[in-house]
Amino acid sequence: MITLTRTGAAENVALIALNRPNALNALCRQLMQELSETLLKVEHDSSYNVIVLTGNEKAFAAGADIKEMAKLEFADVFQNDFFNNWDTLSHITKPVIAAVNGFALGGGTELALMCDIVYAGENAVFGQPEINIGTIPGLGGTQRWPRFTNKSIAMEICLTGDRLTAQNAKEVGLVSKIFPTQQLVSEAVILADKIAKNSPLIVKTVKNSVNSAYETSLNQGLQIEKQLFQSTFATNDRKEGMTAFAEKRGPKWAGN
Ligand SMILES: CCCCCCC/C=C/C(=O)SCCNC(=O)CCNC(=O)[C@H](O)C(C)(C)COP(=O)(O)OP(=O)(O)OC[C@H]1O[C@@H](n2cnc3c(N)ncnc32)[C@H](O)[C@@H]1OP(=O)(O)O
Repeated sequence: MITLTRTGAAENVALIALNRPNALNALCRQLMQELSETLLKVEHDSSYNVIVLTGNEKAFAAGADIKEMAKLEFADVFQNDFFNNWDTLSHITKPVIAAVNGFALGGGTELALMCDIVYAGENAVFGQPEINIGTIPGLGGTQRWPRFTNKSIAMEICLTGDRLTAQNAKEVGLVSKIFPTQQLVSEAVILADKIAKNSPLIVKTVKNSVNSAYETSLNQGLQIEKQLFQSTFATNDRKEGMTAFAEKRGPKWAGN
């Protein structure tokens, strides 16, 4: 239910595609288990620098599998931890770019919210329709939307289940760029290549620092940024980057 393809100019981009087309990539247990395993494999393989997460042209993911969830009782989801591993994506330290075409509803939107950068195809449709089926977002929607946008918009999205077009999603701050559907994945790979040209060590540090803005006060965040900035001076890649600039040549990253 997941495909992993090595791509990019330097073959260091992992293109991970959700591949359950008959159910519009609905997030069932098996798909999420395979996604989690694939993400961890890429995370621990130093030959990959950046991840692009996509679906197909009709659907990124139409949400958690409603037919699978319909059978569950409270004990299944609470005691048996049915959704164990579903948030692996939010713990990945390499940059993750979502390339979203088609439906990204419920858990599909929440996967996009976990990514670092979201590119959308012109036909992308986002939304949190959980309220329409008697539940609430459970993969971070009620927590991440208010951090991406404002309370009024977050409430409207989660309380109505209304859909957002790619343009709406860009206006509320979820999506950074919109592309024609068929161009989307290659544009995401171009972006991944640009990021992958930098030192993986420093890229990881930037991601860590930006993400801390979502967890801390401004003063705490500035303190974290200062410490991380100082820590780059303990790396060979920082020395190499600055020396290469002064010597008017491209840097050669050692990754330490
Ligand atoms: C601690 C961790 C907790 C994790 C909790 C996660 C919380 C997340 C909750 C959710 O995501 S709830 C689900 C939210 N999503 C939806 O409500 C969307 C449901 N789908 C639709 O409304 C429609 O399918 C569509 C997306 C508008 C597309 O409509 P269209 O008419 O184009 O196609 P369909 O014929 O409806 O679909 C084709 C095929 O796919 C199946 N399918 C679609 N979505 C789902 C789904 N979410 N779950 C299961 N199956 C889905 C659909 O049933 C069709 O299959 P068949 O009937 O043809 O076999």
